[in-house]
Amino acid sequence: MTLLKFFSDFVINDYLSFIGVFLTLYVAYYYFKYFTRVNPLPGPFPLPLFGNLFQFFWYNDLKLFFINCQKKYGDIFEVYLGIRRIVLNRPEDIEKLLMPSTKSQYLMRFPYTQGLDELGMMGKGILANHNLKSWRYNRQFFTQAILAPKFSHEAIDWTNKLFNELEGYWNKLYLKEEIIRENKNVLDFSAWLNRYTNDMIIVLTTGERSYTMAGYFNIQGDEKADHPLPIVDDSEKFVRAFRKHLLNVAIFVLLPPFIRHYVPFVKSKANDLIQNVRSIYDRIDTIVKRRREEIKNTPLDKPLPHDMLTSVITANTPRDINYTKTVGGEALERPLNDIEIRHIMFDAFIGGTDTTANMITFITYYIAHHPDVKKKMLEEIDRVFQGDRTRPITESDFHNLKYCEAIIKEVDRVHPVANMMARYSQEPDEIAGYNWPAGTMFHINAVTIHRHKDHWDEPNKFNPDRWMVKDFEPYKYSFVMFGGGLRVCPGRKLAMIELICLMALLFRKYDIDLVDMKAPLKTKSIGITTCTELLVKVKLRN
Ligand code: HEM
Repeated sequence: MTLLKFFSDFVINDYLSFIGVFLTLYVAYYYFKYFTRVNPLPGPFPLPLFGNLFQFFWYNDLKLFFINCQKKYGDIFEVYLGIRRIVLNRPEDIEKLLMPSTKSQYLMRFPYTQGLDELGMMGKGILANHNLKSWRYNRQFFTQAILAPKFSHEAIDWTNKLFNELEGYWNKLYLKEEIIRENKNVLDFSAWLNRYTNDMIIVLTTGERSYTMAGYFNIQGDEKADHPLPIVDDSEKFVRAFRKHLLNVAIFVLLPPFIRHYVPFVKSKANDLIQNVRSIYDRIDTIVKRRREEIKNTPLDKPLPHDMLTSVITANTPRDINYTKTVGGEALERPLNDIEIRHIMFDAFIGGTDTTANMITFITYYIAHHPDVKKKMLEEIDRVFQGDRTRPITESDFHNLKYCEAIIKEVDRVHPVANMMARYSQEPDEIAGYNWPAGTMFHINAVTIHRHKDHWDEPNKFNPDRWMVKDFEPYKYSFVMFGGGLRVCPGRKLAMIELICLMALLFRKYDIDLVDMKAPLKTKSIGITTCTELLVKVKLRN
């Protein structure tokens, strides 16, 4: 009442003075906190409320922003994006963060983040889960499903089937003689491979087909794919919703809630993204329900499919052949519920699409720029397949393609797809020679770590042969393609299967040349680096 009376006597000038005093106090408080912070490190100077957002927007790319900060400020610096972030660029400094121990205090990737909660992601699934009990539980089932040998067989099987489908589209669009003669055999490799990995991860995780390659084919020319249009459109809608989520989720991590809730343009965008993610959840929920029904209607003595969804639904039920009694000493007697399953599926889609699609795109770019590497790779592929360019690839081929594996590692070393990883400390600790309180946010800058001069000979040289030297093993923390510790990527085996098999299937049969050899690789990066376009020309190999 008294407060109301106080404001009711205000005229416009009083309001302005009030706002002025409030802002001055806020700015004074902000800089008091800034100048009295623990371990002041070099880094770009932050602004109240926005932190270093303006410097970040200047580059509009996290990888470039961090590379430039490292050049300017050295191997350890700080940035303010949402919160204070300590960025580590020396392999030795990340050792404790990635130590594989259940006692590690670096099991959290993020603290509670209001933005991710608004998206319904906090405390759920695997990737962004800060609730360690629930993360362990989910991860256990995820790993069990994805590392099962039958799952790997399925992965190789589907790589072959979906590659045949991809070839069918390419044959019609780009490989006809007259098209090649007229130089029209040009395609966006990154867009096609993104659709491929998307269809792959969906069928492997849900056991249901998605038709995003068909959707892309349908918009390339007049001819339509054989699959019914409504199913294709449905897949398209789903993949577009996912893309939208991935491209914009940073708004919920890097922007302070105030900006998201009150700045008009940002607010409507944030609301739209929340609706978008809910539509994805609805879609996954429908798939989960359908599968539950199918499993219920399958007699106990009949085998079930080997996709991840079936595994996580049946885990800890009488249908589970690997019944797990404990995880970390805690009894596990209940099966996963629908929300847990939804987020496990969601994380598999997030983890398994863009990473693999971009990796194969970067590989293609690097191979095109290194004819000596291409020659050796083709020699290996031809040796393994004995010149047969059509038979399906097998698990034993996969194990014999060692030079292809070396190329993958070297491409990731010089151009990591996961350019940045995060860890949030739960206890005070010494890192990089400083004592930090609990609740410090660390970032591992894979881009600079992978080229650190103390650990790599000729770090800027693209040289897959370094991986072929007998007994070569890099210093553990100087190569973090899949991260490390207990939060290491659980999809790494699947990723290598997909990448090696795809390289073999693509390059044993096709010449894939860049349209513009002088153009740099077009990328954009936040936590992962994505290729925005890679135009290539395809034709059958001679
Ligand atoms: C080339 C392909 C891939 C790369 C480079 C990659 C890289 C990574 C990296 C660097 C991390 C963070 C690890 C850490 O913080 O220590 C990660 C986590 C994760 N990845 Fe992958 N990944 C790939 C493919 C996949 C695939 C195919 C899947 C699943 C289908 C997957 C699922 C996940 C999940 C669920 C996590 C979170 C793990 C956790 O928080 O416990 N990834 N990945």
